Amino acid sequence: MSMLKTPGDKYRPFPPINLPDRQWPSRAITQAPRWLSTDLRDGNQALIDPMGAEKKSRFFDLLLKVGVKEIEVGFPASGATDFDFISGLVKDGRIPDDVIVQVLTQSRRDLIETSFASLEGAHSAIVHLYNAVSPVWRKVVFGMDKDQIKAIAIEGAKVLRDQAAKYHGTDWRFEYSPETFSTAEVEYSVEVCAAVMDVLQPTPDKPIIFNLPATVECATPNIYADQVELFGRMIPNRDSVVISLHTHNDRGTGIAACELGLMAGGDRVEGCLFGNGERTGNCDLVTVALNMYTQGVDPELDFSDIDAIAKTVEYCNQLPIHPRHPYVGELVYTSFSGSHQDAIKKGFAAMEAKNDPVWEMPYLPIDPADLGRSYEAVIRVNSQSGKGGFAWVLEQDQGLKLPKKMQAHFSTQVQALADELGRELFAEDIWAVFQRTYKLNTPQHFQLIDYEESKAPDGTRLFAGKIALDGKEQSVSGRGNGLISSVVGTLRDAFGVVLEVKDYSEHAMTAGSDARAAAYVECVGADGKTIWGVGIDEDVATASVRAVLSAANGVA
Ligand SMILES: CC(=O)SCCNC(=O)CCNC(=O)[C@H](O)C(C)(C)COP(=O)(O)OP(=O)(O)OC[C@H]1O[C@@H](n2cnc3c(N)ncnc32)[C@H](O)[C@@H]1OP(=O)(O)O
Ligand SMILES: CC(C)C(=O)C(=O)O
Ligand SMILES: [Mg+2]
Repeated sequence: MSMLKTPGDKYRPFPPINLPDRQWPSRAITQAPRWLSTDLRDGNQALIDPMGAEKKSRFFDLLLKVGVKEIEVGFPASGATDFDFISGLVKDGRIPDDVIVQVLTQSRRDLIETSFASLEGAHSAIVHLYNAVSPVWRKVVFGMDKDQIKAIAIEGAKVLRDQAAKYHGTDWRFEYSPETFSTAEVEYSVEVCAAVMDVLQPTPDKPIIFNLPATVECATPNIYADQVELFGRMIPNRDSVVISLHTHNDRGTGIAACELGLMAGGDRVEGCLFGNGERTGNCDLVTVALNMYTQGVDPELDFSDIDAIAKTVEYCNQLPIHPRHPYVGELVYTSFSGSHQDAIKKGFAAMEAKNDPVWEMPYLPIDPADLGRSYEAVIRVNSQSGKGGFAWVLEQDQGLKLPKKMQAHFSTQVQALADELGRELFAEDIWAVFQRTYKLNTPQHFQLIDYEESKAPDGTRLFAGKIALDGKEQSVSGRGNGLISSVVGTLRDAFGVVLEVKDYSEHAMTAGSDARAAAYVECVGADGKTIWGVGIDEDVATASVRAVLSAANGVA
């Protein structure tokens, strides 16, 4: 079967929510929510090979390091792997005092009892109960009406209450998810949650968590926000309720839905690092947190070594992270295209020049350094690149800051090589073509061996030195108004090379006592053509002599 010409015959649009006085569109996210990682449960249940104890353990330690304070550690009734891992965390005292673990269970007595047993001895824990409430699940999965579905939730809540009384040494907290909330009638979800609340009797000091899952994302994110705002308005005893958001990404808008849900009154966010999870994944906690960070809001999670975090997550999940994944992908701080490179290079120069830390950087919404990424990969060069690209690479790699006009000259060489090779040009490719273009490789046609500069009584400069011509050393000298013109005079008088210097610049390449300098000369030869020369030396005057010889080598 192929795509239908009339998809409306098969698929129905999700109806809008009637909430004309919705408030969320005018709100902003101004503080971090409570974060719950469900990597070890919702993420884990979606893996090809679920994590064993070693991987779960590594992931748990990673989450502690990131600063996650609520961690869903598994589904104890799923089997021994989860049960033993969870009870091991408790028995081995691995749960810090400021961290609370959570477990998930269906609303079935035996599964709930197993869940409590796994947590025996914990100082505190959240037991998370769920059952699906939406029309399709009621009809297709359970074959039950609304009252029967509500009864499943009530029965489960009663078992939670009784088990909590049995294991009285633990500070038990409860979470209830009307699973498939986003495709259910909000009024009905509220009715079921209110019935659960009647059993569990939450208080403002000991609130219940109502987690509102977009189990399968079926609508635009504004609809989820409407549903969350409506739920928050209708649920009784709002001050005894924590509204938790749990979005999936079937339409690719799981993060957007979560963010709009926060604006609509969500207090807490459930998700996975880098968005692992069923089908297209859970809400990506890293992206939501860093989106906040780029708005100046402290997310209270630490992603300062994001590559190390990604490495552990990839190892545990045995799934790669896409190179264009927000904030973490290998390529997300890299620009290949000329106009982006130009803007970024100017952006970095402007940041260096100004006296405040406010990030004003074209094309980079976040400073990669904040996440432990280097600036090295910010600009990479291929056939789509421009002057800013190779100039950046030469500056980062060799410490050379080419004058603008020289960049234009060198650009044709780089472009030709990129077109010829049909691949990215690495720093060593660019350096090799630079050395070749400006005759920096030895042996050179004209090669400086040694020189001395002195001042004549009439104020002119005298250059006296040894220059090898194709390997044969010659003593030469010449006069001029300055060192450069005396070298130009020497070349003319000794070798018949005619050069007129149009422009000159120099800069220090590295700081410190072993600093080197680079000098650039723009010359015109006897035929009227422009020739550029480059000199690099520990001594800036010698660098300028080398630059003139480099131009002469370009003529020869
Ligand atoms: C949206 C989510 O992510 S929900 C979480 C999903 N995660 C998992 O399922 C991972 C762990 N699960 C498991 O290991 C297994 O499913 C177990 C061990 C929990 C249960 O396994 P089984 O007893 O073999 O049954 P299974 O999961 O297929 O359950 C199906 C039965 O439970 C019922 N059921 C499903 N969900 C629930 C629920 N939340 N509450 C009560 N009953 C439920 C179904 O209607 C079905 O009943 P039926 O047999 O009368 O038709
Ligand atoms: C169990 C619930 C919270 C869930 O994972 C979902 O509905 O996506
Ligand atoms: Mg889920």
